[in-house]
Amino acid sequence: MYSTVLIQYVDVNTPRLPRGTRTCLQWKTMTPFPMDSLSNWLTGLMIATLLILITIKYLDSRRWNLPPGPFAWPIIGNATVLMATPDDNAGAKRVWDFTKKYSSDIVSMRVGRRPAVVLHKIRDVREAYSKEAFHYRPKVLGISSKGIFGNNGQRWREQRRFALHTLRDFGLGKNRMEAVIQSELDYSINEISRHESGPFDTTDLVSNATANVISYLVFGHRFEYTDETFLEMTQMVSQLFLYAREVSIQQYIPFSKYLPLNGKSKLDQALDRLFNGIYKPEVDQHLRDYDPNKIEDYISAFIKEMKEHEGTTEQHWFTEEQLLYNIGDLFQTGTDTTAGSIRWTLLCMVKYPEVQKKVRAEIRDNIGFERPPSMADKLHLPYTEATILEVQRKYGVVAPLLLVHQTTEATQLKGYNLPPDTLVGANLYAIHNDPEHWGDPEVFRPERFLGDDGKVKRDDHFSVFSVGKRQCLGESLAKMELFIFFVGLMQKFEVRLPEGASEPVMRPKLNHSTQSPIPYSVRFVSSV
Ligand code: HEM
Repeated sequence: MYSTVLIQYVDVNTPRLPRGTRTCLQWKTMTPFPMDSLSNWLTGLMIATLLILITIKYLDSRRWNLPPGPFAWPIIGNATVLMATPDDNAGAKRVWDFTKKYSSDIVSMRVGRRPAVVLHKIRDVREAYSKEAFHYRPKVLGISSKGIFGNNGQRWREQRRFALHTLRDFGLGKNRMEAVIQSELDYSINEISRHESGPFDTTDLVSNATANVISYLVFGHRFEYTDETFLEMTQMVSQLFLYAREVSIQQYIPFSKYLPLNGKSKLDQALDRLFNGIYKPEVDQHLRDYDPNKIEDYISAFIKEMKEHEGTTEQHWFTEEQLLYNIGDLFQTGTDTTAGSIRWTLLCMVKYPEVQKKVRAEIRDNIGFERPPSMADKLHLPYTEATILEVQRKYGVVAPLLLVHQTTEATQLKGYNLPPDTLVGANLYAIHNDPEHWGDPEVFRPERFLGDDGKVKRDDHFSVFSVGKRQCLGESLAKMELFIFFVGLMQKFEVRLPEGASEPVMRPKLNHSTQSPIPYSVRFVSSV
């Protein structure tokens, strides 16, 4: 039927075409050359475009004088390397390899079309992160730009300063947080005792303990580990980074928004539940109970600032919205990071029993097994502290490539000219495993942090909390948690492999938000 109509159409219409007009058929059969010329023309256009792009890229790279680096694919750049699942530091190791290939400590890459440089020497990181132009935090990991972590400029400075003061006021100098951590340690010891001698996976227990330390700091109270709101909150906080990774990919890689990724909607749902369902009711309760003479947690300290700034003309961000975002950031940055490090200390004691023996002997001889540990004991436990440092060096880099900064303007580093908006990352994995500095980085050896006098020796390459103005805001709190938990658990238990279990796997895995040990079970054997 169709062919008949077509034939009729041709039959009927062809003769009516104006004289000199050629049908498509005629074009094809009579003049093959113009089609070839079209394809020649297109080929030429493509070659010319390619040459123009190469020239622009060449001139651009000449203008900016970027460090050497691997070929970057159109559209995605080197995103597959930089955003590789950081299990076992895979991305960080691959980027580190480029420093050998290109004989340069600074490697240039691209995330989508954005230039990125990765630094591998602590001296370069210190130099860069001390400069104002490198303080900016790009939109990474879908983290909100309204809290502390993702914030910038005057607003970030104000909020960071306030958070640091509040942390200091609530006990980093006054034993208050110490008491909170000791009581969380007690809860954990009781829980572990219930599973004593049997295999026990501490993943959830330690996460709950660290989340409760932040709860106490922020809300002024702890939760029972079985509390449903608490369990929902800790689970959602952990999941945020996973959803946010997808959002990040969509942010940097053109067209990826058409991929079937649903991180954005999951992220929005989780944030909505956390902010409106959990954080806001806490803030509302604090507003109702507010007493300027009873400032006992982060929220009440913040409300005090809000009240003091009410009606002032000076620019400030002490608002309820800002408070909610800050609460979100404190939970997100302060829970899984510390929990992962505490779990590494336990796993290392199973893997290196001779170190555990020395640690427990030092604790027994200097502070005993009866009273809870305090920060003042640090002075008397140098080997124990050196062990914690070695655990952090070898295993405690929480996100080796992803905690990036961004240049705000054209700037220079080590003779290179970097364009504005360059992503800048410190390869903390490489810095903590550099044989040039550590000699035998693959060996677990706490003694590397001890001086000839037997005291703890500071090492300026140790930088798991990063350096400069963006350095971890919770460093002192995290160190306190790590020390009190490690010493407290070593006092009460010897940690062993469960009967018949194979050697522990010491490979880090992206577990929720940060790299931490693969969930494992150990045996806690009571020593008192
Ligand atoms: C062992 C535990 C922890 C490790 C290894 C760690 C590591 C880090 C690192 C590497 C950064 C990025 C710094 C940079 O961009 O240069 C960071 C930032 C941050 N950390 Fe931690 N952290 C830990 C625990 C904590 C705790 C307990 C808190 C909360 C009290 C916290 C709050 C923050 C905040 C708010 C930032 C953003 C700082 C800013 O951008 O101004 N961290 N942390």
